[in-house]
Amino acid sequence: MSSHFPASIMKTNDIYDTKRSLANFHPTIWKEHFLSFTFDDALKVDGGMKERIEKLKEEIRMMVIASVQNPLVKLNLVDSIQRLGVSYHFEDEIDQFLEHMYVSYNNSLLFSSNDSQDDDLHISALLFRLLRQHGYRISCDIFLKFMDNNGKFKESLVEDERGILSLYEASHMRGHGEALLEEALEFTTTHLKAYIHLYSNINPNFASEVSNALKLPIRKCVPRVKAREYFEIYQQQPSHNETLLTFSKLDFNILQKLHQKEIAEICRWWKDLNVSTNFPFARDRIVECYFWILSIYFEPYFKFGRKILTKVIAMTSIMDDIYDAYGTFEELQLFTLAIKRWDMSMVNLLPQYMKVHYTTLLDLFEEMDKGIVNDGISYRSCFGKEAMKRQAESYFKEAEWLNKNYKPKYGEYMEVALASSGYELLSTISFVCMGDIATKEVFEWLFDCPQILKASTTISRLMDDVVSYKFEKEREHIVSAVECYMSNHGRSEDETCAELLKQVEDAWKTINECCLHPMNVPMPFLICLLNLTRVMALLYSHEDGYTNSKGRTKLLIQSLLIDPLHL
Ligand SMILES: CC(C)=CCC/C(C)=C/CC/C(C)=C/COP(=O)(O)OP(=O)(O)O
Repeated sequence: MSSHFPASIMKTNDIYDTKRSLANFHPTIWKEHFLSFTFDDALKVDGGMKERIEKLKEEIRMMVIASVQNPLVKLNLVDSIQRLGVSYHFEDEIDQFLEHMYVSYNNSLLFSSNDSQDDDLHISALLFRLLRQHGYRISCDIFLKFMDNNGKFKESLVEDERGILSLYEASHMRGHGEALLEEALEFTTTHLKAYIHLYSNINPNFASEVSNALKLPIRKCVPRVKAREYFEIYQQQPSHNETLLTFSKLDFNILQKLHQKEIAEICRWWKDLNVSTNFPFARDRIVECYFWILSIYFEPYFKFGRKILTKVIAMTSIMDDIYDAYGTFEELQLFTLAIKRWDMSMVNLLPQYMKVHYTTLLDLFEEMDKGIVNDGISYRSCFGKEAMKRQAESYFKEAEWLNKNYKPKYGEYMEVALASSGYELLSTISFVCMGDIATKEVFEWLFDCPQILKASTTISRLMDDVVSYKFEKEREHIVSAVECYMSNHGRSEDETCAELLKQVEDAWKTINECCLHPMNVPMPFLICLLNLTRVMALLYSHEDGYTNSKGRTKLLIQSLLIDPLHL
């Protein structure tokens, strides 16, 4: 848990003559960029363009459903479709194909002993990864044929660079206790690092593919970001499919325009909120918030969800800055009470800056209710509000600790810090906006804190605390997982960070296991939780890329929301 306030925090007197902390967060880097976005007419989707896209799409669909003598060859096509970010157009076709592959594999119909593909590490690893990604419980014993009698991968595999890379990606699908996949991860990581040096001159395209994979494997990376990265790689591959490449580029650019329009609308709302005047102490990060939410769902049909969720995360970000530093303890008591009551008349109890926040928050939930009311389902809205109340309560608990100068034990800290991570709230609101597949049972399941949610919140909290601690240990800040763990277990900072990051790795295994059949809720909800986790892995791997968004985060945003792909 971090407040990003330096030791030299400025103390200021406001109208209540109260000492408050003001942060030195950098201002927004986007200013009015998205407000004044001019849409490039050259990218306009006219009737002719629509027809062309439909034709390309149909061609790809036919490729996916065409019967071929050896279905294993189709795996590469399906993988590319997914990695280029267009699989949402062919979901049924891909599902059917993979189900067929799973049944055939289990009936030993895919690999025969005299078939050269039996020894093809790339094909085996790809089959394994694609099936697990779709929830099939394919055993990791598929890789036994590539191991020697000592349980090690055969050294001769090192010559098969593509196979090694595929095995590396497959190993990230591992669950608890899958020693073979742990071994695969170690073996492939070592060799991939060596390939980067080996190939940087003779095959720079492959070297950069490897380097991207080592930074973030497919399983842990936000699909949209991976897609943007993969375009560069895929188009350089001599074997690439031109129809698929063109279709995917057009689709990317069309979605980018849609996203630009959405963000322009959200930025107008943010501008009206007048953050720099009403909340000068808070992070001004609306574009980063949209990027966060775009990573959860990017498809056109989640437009409403993106709008609401972006506003929710932005309001929560201001709330975090109020609870972490700016609000006095007495104000926080009132604010928490007001949120728990959820009643506009409570606004009179609050100081001016909280009044603005509170009314905007209640208005926002009304906007959400209006958007879902057509579905005639009110329970979703109740779960949404309940999640926001819990968020405020957990923030308040932390403020209480700070107020009493109380240092919780690691377990006690984590119980509250998992809730304050905001991921229970974000997952609830994202489900609220997913339409009527979000039944009451789905929310009951979510509110029962299922394993996958616990794993996702653990990853968020620990990644946040580990990176924030490294950068802020010299500064005044409230208690964090790192401090609690160090003092409870008598460990050094390095040992603690290593232990906490091991807990992060274990949580990923839990997520992988929870995404296998039989599932407690339909796959789209699990994907949503998976994507929420992926944003953390992306933004918080080396620093807090949300708060300090001038570096890599800016480039990521630019690549998804500003630069179109060249056709
Ligand atoms: C990183 C995280 C837990 C995100 C959850 C999603 C969420 C609600 C994001 C809004 C912005 C926010 C509070 C970021 C964390 O800041 P911080 O590092 O100051 O949060 P803290 O005070 O809870 O540690």
